Amino acid sequence: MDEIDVVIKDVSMRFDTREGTVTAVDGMSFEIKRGEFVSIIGPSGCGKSTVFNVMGGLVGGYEGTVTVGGEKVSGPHPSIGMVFQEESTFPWRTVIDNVAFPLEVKGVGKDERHATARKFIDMVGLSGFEQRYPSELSGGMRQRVALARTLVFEPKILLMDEPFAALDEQTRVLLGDKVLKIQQDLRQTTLLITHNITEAVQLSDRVLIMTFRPGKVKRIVDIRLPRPRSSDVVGSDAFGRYVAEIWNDLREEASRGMADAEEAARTRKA
Ligand SMILES: Nc1ncnc2c1ncn2[C@@H]1O[C@H](COP(=O)(O)OP(=O)(O)OP(=O)(O)O)[C@@H](O)[C@H]1O
Repeated sequence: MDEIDVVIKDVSMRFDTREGTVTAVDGMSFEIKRGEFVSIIGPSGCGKSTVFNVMGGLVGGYEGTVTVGGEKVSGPHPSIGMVFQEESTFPWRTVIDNVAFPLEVKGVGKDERHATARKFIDMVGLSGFEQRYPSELSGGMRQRVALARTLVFEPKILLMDEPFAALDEQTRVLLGDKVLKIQQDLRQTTLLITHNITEAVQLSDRVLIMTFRPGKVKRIVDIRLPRPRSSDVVGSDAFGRYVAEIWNDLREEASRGMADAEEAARTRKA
């Protein structure tokens, strides 16, 4: 798994706002190896979603380069699948027709696309719910439908922007088991954006900690917990040590973020 799959080199992104130019991301460089699971963690507003959007080819106007399998990303890339924070299921379609949608667009016949969709529905633990509509499911189940719909494409690289942010902690940890199993079965190169240290340590091979604005790489921590992993690992001493180590770095950045927000509120009031 030492082959490099994704290279982010000197990426900077600035936005012009009424208050002036905001440097959201400043000279970020990192690499993701083939089959590796990397999480990016950082305080609110540090530029995580900006990195996600740049990598997914959803925004232009940045400096630096993003390459996937040696190819420069300059728009949505066929090797990249994305799962978003906001719910993105189609409410008028059943689970199976949500998951099969990308295959339908490709012109795959109904029997074949339903058979493939069933495989991924099973993988995310939703067998038996194929004929339900999203409104009949919990938030966590709907996010799993969105994940299955991205996986059905069989993207080589999976980008996820806080897909489980709205869920309670227990559900999130248990869903982590599904993600770990999927990662083990498909060996996709995966990047997860998250606020949550537990989630980052539970799932990742490496955790990249970002600084508060402008977003840079503060540190990358190797998570040397054995694989295959399950949520059992969350109770181990080694897990606790990683969480404490990452929190130590993150606390500094989160405090800067908080001070910045308070200062902005004061300025607005004055
Ligand atoms: N389209 C935009 N126009 C202007 N400023 C933007 C835009 N997108 C992001 N920003 C600014 O860039 C900075 C980084 O934003 P970004 O959404 O990437 O952070 P984040 O770490 O994902 O935040 P959160 O964790 O709260 O989602 C913020 O200061 C934000 O206000």
